[in-house]
Amino acid sequence: MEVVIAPAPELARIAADAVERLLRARPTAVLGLATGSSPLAVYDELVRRHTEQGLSFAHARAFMLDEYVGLAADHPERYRNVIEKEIASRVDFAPGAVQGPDGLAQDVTGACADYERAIADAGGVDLQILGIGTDGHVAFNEPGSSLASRTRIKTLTRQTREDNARFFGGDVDQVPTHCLTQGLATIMAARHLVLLATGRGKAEAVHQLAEGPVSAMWPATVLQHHPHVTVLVDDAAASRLQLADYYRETYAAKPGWQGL
Ligand SMILES: N[C@@H]1[C@@H](O)[C@H](O)[C@@H](COP(=O)(O)O)O[C@@H]1O
Repeated sequence: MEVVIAPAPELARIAADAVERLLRARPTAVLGLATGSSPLAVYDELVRRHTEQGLSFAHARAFMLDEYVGLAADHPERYRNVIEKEIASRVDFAPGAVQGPDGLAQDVTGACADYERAIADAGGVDLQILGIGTDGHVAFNEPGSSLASRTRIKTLTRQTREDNARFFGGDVDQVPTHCLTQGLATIMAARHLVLLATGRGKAEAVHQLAEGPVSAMWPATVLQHHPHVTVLVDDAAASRLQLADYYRETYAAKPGWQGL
């Protein structure tokens, strides 16, 4: 696991560099897209490179991490609509190239299995962008999630619903109680994981992720078993890291050609 500590705007550039390097080398790459506020600056930077420098997504595909259950098709906080607004509609993905779990499916189990199959049929995710919840969840894999889980329905914790109430006018009762989410094993199958976290509120989760014991109580700790993880954090999110100085020195001495 590589931990990079830098100011937030630089983190977005570093993540965008990884996406750009991948797309230029393999235009048919499969991206994994996350919602939440953490990746927004990355999406803005990718849109800028698309507009100003011709970075193209025309032959790429993308899979979303998760979706609320039961939000109407036109609800602005439905993750499918959020991803459309924040990135998909702002670059040149082909129609149908961005997919997400179907939070309105009648057959939930079938929809989850279909989603797993769609990811596998696309050849798997090359680069997965991730955020992290204050309780250490990734996608919507809440504490207690099986480290071997696949796409399924989950119940959101009170903490996550309170954290996300800001997107629902501050009213926690408007936040859905259930979601469909890629499982931890689904996420672990992606070839490169790029996780972004900023702000002091994420400091404990980031410490557990990088330095805690692997445990379902902090689901993101499963990433310690992945061979290619990049954790991009600002000073505040890094404030509880025991090895922060080592991570800083390592990144400062890293040759530029190495990439992430
Ligand atoms: N399902 C999403 C996660 O994918 C995201 O990582 C997390 C953190 O969000 P933020 O980046 O807004 O802090 O929020 C939600 O729960």
